[in-house]
Amino acid sequence: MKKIFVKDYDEMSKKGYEIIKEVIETKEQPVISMTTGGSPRGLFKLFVEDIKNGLDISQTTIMNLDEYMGPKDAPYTVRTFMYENLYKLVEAKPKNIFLIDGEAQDTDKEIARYKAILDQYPRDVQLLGLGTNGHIGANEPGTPFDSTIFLAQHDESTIQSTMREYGIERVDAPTEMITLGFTEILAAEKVILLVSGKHKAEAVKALLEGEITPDCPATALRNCENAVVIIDEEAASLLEK
Ligand SMILES: O=P(O)(O)OC[C@H]1O[C@](O)(CO)[C@@H](O)[C@@H]1O
Repeated sequence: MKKIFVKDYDEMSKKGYEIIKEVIETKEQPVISMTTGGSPRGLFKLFVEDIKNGLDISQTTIMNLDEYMGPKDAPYTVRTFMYENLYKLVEAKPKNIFLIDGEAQDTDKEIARYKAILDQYPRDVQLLGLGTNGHIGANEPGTPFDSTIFLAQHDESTIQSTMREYGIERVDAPTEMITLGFTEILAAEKVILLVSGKHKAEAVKALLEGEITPDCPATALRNCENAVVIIDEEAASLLEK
């Protein structure tokens, strides 16, 4: 895993976006799998600006890493995030948009449907954020490193993070997600992990200095040549100098 240390959130967003932009500009049929949450918001802003300024996404496939189970249009869903932070803001249309259906009644069927899409569209980039408990996607602590797309139950700390991020009550907070497993995440040609802020410092320490273990899911990336973690100063503040 390559490590890039940056000053702050803005620099992290810029560095992460540069990698995605290069892929979009150089690949004939780029496939980008996005994440949502606070970490990638700045990167999405840069992406939107560039599309408005003429970046061609007509051959790009954009898909997502995971989706909360519940009403599609709830404020916290991946679908809502993608429309609010990208699809509604630009006129240009990507070649394909793929999203997991969080309203699916038959989750096995939905998993099979999305798995077929994953098989057909190998990812050039997988973007990730880091949970305060070290999760990536909804691969929470304890998930085996050979996981494949599955219906995951959130840890309480993840539920609390979602409540804070979207200002919702416990009763309205989603508790389950369909998520890509480590297998599909690591199959991407490039895996980019964005990490910013003091609240991520413990997780960064475990990621870079702790044991490689499912107890800290992101450590699955540590021996991967295709992974890059972009860390700002606050998130790096607990690392041994
Ligand atoms: O980017 P944030 O909001 O800090 O969240 C980190 C991770 O936790 C989640 O918000 C919830 O699991 C993920 O979407 C994200 O990758």
